[in-house]
Formats: sequence, structure tokens, C-alpha cells
Amino acid sequence: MTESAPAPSTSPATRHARIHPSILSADFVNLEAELGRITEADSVHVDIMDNHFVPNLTLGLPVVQRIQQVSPIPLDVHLMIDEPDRWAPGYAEAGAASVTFHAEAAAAPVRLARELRSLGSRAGVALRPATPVEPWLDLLAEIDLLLVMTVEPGFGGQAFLDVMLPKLRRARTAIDGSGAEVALQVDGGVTKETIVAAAEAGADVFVAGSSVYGADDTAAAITALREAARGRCG
Ligand SMILES: O=C(CO)[C@H](O)[C@H](O)COP(=O)(O)O
Repeated sequence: MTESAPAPSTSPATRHARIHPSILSADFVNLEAELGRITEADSVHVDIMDNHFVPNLTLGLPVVQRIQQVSPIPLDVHLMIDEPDRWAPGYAEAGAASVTFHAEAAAAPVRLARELRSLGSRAGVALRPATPVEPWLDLLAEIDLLLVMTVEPGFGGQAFLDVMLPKLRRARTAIDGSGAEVALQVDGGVTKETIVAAAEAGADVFVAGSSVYGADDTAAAITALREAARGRCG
């Protein structure tokens, strides 16, 4: 089993950009080799789509269990599925470092987050662009990761929605005020240009699909993202 990455710091002085390439943009026929292209990353972001919650279908638990066995870096699982209360614990049992479910889909999010933590994963909550962050700010102590989607979930290669920046700023202010150790993740349209505004708005974990896997030199792409965000997070 791959070791979990250390929990992100909430101190602005020590917070640093964490880059999570999304294998949604990888070659699904050669996943092990594709994982080997991103060993400089902090985690690999694994998008699970069920063709119900979003209009796309990707991987399921058996594939994630196998990825967990061969991945040189921790797994950051993002569940874009209905009924996460039923399915998410399986991904934690598989050894994922973090399991993020959608706020819009969970029936009992606090109970689910507690279950994921009890199974050894960090618990994340994801918000579609139109989902307000405010109801979740009282629950920060119950989660380890808040994912603000910067595209409509479902597909890679979309443009970053900069109208999400105020939501990120409000989330950052609340996280810093809460004292809770909660990573603030953005996903969708992250490039070495858009990462600057996202980092300045308070994000500290960046999911990047096309901008990493679309590059010939994935290591250089990861480094360029990290450098672009350096010193700006929070
Ligand atoms: O969750 C996702 C889509 O729902 C993907 O992780 C995201 O879109 C990454 O792809 P890109 O960086 O190309 O936008």
C-alpha cells in the first residue's frame, strides 16, 4: 500500500502548492506507464464518473485497487457519482490517501466523512460551480479537503471558471479562521496561467489534467505549475 502524503499545512507561512495530475487526461490503455510519468507529483487525482452524476463514465473500484498496488504516489480519489454514501468507503478501504465525494450527492455527509476517516483516508467534499460553499463552512472540522470545482464536472480540457475565485477566497478565509487542517483544492482548467489567480485566492492543492498529460515533458509541466503558484498560496 502506498503511504499517505503528509497533511497540508494551514499556516500561510508554510503552505505550499501541491500538484495532483488527473489521470482523466492519461492514456487509459497504459495507466501504469502513465503513472510513471508523474512521479514528481504530490498525488495522482483519480476521477470516478458513473454516467449518472455526470454524463461520462471512467473507472471503478477494481481498477482503483490495481492502481493503488502499482502507483508510486498517493491516490486522491474524486467521486463524481450518485450514492457516495454507499460506494465511497470501498475506495478508502482500497488505500486511497483521500476520498472526495460531491456535496450534491451525499445523503449524510458528516457520517460519510467520519467513516472515511475511520478507514484511514482523508475525507473531502467537492462543490459544483453553482453549489454555495457557505453551508459547508460550519463543517470544516469534519473534513480534510474542500474541492471547489472550476469547471462543470465531467470532462477534462475545459476552461477555468474565474467566477469561482470569490468562492475560493471565502473558503480560504473560513479555513484560516477555523484552525482546521483543511486543504483547499481546485479542479478544472488549471494551467500555469490560471494557477496564479487560484493560488492568490487561497487554493493550495491543484488538479491538472490536460496541462500535465498534454505536455511532452510531464515533469517540467508539474514543476512549472508548482513554480507558478509558489509563494502565492494563501
Ligand atoms: O474532474 C475533472 C473533470 O470533471 C478533471 O479532474 C478536470 O477536468 C481536470 O482536467 P483539466 O485539467 O483538463 O481541466
